Amino acid sequence: MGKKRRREVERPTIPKNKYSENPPDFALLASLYPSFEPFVFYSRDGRPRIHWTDFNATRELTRVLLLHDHGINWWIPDGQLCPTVPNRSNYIHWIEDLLSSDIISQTCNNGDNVRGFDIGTGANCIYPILGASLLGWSFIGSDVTDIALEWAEKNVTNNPHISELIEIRKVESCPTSGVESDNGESACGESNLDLNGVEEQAVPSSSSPFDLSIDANNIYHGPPVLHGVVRDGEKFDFCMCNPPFFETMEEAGLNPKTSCGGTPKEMVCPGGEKAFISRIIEDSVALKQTFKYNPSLTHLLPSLFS
Ligand SMILES: C[S@@+](CC[C@H](N)C(=O)[O-])C[C@H]1O[C@@H](n2cnc3c(N)ncnc32)[C@H](O)[C@@H]1O
Repeated sequence: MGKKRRREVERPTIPKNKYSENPPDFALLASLYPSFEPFVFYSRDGRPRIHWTDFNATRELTRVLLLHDHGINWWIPDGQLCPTVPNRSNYIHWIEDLLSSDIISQTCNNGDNVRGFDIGTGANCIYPILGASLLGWSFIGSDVTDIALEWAEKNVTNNPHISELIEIRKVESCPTSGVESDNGESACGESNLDLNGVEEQAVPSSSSPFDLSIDANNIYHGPPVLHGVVRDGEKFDFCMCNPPFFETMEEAGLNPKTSCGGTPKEMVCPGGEKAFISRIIEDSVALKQTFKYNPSLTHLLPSLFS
């Protein structure tokens, strides 16, 4: 598959997404934003392009797109995971469609204000920013790393027009008020992961209530995900997640065709996304009425239920 074809495949598919029919116009953005201009070059067919392997180029594209299309002031430090705005917008519109469909029962009524929980919001805080900016949704964005929490907070406070809608919440490795799950485990009791993705001492956990086929190596042993992070009585229309995908950084193999950053702390958890999403499912069952809907990004949906 050639380069041109690959980028076409990546084009967002949800019609509400403004980029589905009108992908970002690099020439226009370069003419309007001098900081973006040096990253744009013209291929033989005369099309404006950027080098997707240049982190500075992809970060600057995200910065100017958020500014141009959303009036958002945004930045992330070198190497942090850099989101593509068109694709991340797709996820938000997909949830919008699901919430307004018959698939979701209208049981959790927060009035007009849709409230979401973004697990692992990252330094980029992209989903709360897009959800608040595009649709006026309010969000809790959680994360575990200091750098993510610091920059997510900056990306919120630098945008007073949406800052009231977004709260950034630190996930404590072991909250002092750890609640017990239905199976009697502390919400953090089994956590033995140092945040470099190194499992210090694997302690087998009990199996999932869904009887997911997860062997001992695929059980999530990290910090709390929902249970122990969501507070008593809180209600959300949905929770969402772009999980740490990979079991190791080698597996991540960072696509040589793009450079969107991503540190081990952002990308890796023992058991990979299967283990992480399984924990989200377990926590959601334990928290019962807290969430109306729990969509998560995954490319492993069949294996989750195999
Ligand atoms: C793949 S990144 C996603 C970042 C951002 N949401 C995005 O889509 O670009 C995964 C994030 O999950 C965070 N994370 C890992 N374990 C977590 C946990 N138990 N609770 C909350 N966040 C966690 C990581 O620090 C990282 O920022």
